[in-house]
Amino acid sequence: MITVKEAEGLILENTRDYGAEIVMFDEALGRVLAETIKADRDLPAFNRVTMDGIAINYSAFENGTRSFAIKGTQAAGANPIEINSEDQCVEIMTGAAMPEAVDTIIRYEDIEIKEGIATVLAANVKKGQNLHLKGTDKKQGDLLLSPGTTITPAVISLIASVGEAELRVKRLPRVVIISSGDELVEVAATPSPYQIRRSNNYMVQAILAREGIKASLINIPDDPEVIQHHLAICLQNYDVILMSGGISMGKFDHIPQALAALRVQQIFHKVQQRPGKPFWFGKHDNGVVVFAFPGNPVATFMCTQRYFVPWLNASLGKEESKPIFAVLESDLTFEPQLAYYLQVKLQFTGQGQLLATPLAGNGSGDFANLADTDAFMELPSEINEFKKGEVYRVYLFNQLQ
Ligand SMILES: Nc1nc2c(c(=O)[nH]1)N[C@H]1C(S)=C(S)[C@@H](COP(=O)(O)OP(=O)(O)OC[C@H]3O[C@@H](n4cnc5c(N)ncnc54)[C@H](O)[C@@H]3O)O[C@H]1N2
Ligand code: MOO
Repeated sequence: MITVKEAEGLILENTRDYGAEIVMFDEALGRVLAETIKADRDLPAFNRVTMDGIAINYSAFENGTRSFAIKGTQAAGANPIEINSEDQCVEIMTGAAMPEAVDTIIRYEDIEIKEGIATVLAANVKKGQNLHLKGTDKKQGDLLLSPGTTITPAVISLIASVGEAELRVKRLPRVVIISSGDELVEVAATPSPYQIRRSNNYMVQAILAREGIKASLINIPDDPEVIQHHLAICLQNYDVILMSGGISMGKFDHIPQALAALRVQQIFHKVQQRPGKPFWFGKHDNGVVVFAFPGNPVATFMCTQRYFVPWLNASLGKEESKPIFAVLESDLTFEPQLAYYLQVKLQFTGQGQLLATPLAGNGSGDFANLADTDAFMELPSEINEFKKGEVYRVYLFNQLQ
C-alpha cells in the first residue's frame, strides 16, 4: 500500500492542460488567468485629487497668502481649469485631474468660503498634499497580472480598470460524478428502513462548484454490466470521472473490475490513510483520469479535498498556495500505521495563532460531524501519540470566519 505522499505524487504526475477559452471578465470570478495583463496607461492616469476642497499653488501659501479667489469649480472627469495668478484657486473634487498651475489641495474642512473667496484656516499645509500622482502605482506597460493568477474580486477590478472586457482563462475539465450503490435512493424519495438517500455525489458536486466546475451527476446500480456501459460512455464524454463507492472488498464492489475491463490503467489502489484507504486512481489511454473514492461519506469528502482539488489546481496552472499549519489543542492517540485525517474546528487566537480543536466524530460514516468542522489535520502515520501544542498541517474545507 502506498503512502499519502506517494499517492499525491502519482496524482500530480497525471495532471493535464485543458487549454484556454475566452470569457467576459465579470463572469471570470474564481477562474485562472491564461494571459498577461499589462497597464494600458499610467495608474493613476493623471495627477488625481484625493480630497474635495480647493487647489492652490503652495508657494503663495508659503509667502503668506491665505485668501484665494475661486476661478471655478472642477468636477471629476472635467478638463482642468486654467489659473493665471497665484492668488487664485480652483474648487476641486475627489477624482478630478489637478490643473498644471496648482500643486496642493486643502480640504473643505480646513477652509471657509465667502463671496467667491476661499480663506485657508489650517496652519499646517504641506506642499503636494492630498494628491495621488500620475504613474505612482503602475506605469503604462507594467505587468499587472501573470498567467496562473486566480481571479478574485480585487483582480476583477484591476482587469476592469484596464479595459480587458474579454479574458483568456484556463478551460476547466468536463467532470462527471458517478455514485453507485443499490441502497441509495433519490433525495426527494422516502428510503425504506435499510436504505439511505444519496448525498456524497451532491457533496462532491458542491466542492467542484466552489472551483467553478459544473459537474454532471450519474447514479448507477451495483450491476457490473450497467456499470461498464455507463463508464464506457463517460470515458468518451468527459475529461475526469469522479466516483464514490463500490471500490472496496464487498461482493457488490464492481468498480475496479469494470474500469480494468475498459482499459483504464490502475495507477494505485489503496493508500495508507484513514479515512479513504480504498481510494483508487487511474487513467485511460485517451487521457481521461478516474478518481474512484471510497463510498463512506467522510472518505469521499476528504479524498476530494485532499487529492482532487490539488490535482485540479495543478492542471489549471494555478499558483501553489502555501501550506497552513495549526496547533493541536488536545492530546490524541491513533494506533494504526496510517496517516490520520482528523476533523478539527479552527480558530485564530488574539495572538495570531491558529488553534485546531479535534472533533473526531464517529468514523468515516459520520457525515453529520463534517458540518461542525472546518478542516482536516494531517497526522503522520509514523507517530501514534499526538500532544497538545504540537503543530501539524491542516487542509481547510471552509473559509475561516
Ligand atoms: N473487508 C473490508 N471491508 C471494507 C474495507 C476493507 O479494507 N476491507 N474498507 C472499508 C473502508 S475504509 C471504506 S471507506 C469502505 C469503502 O467501500 P466502498 O468504496 O466499496 O463503498 P460502499 O461500500 O459502496 O459504501 C460505503 C458506505 O458509504 C455509503 N455511500 C456510498 N455512496 C454513497 C452516496 N452517494 N451517498 C451517501 N452514502 C453513500 C454506503 O451506503 C455505505 O454505507 O469500505 C469499508 N469496508
Ligand atoms: O476509508 Mo474508510 O473511510 O476509513 O472508512
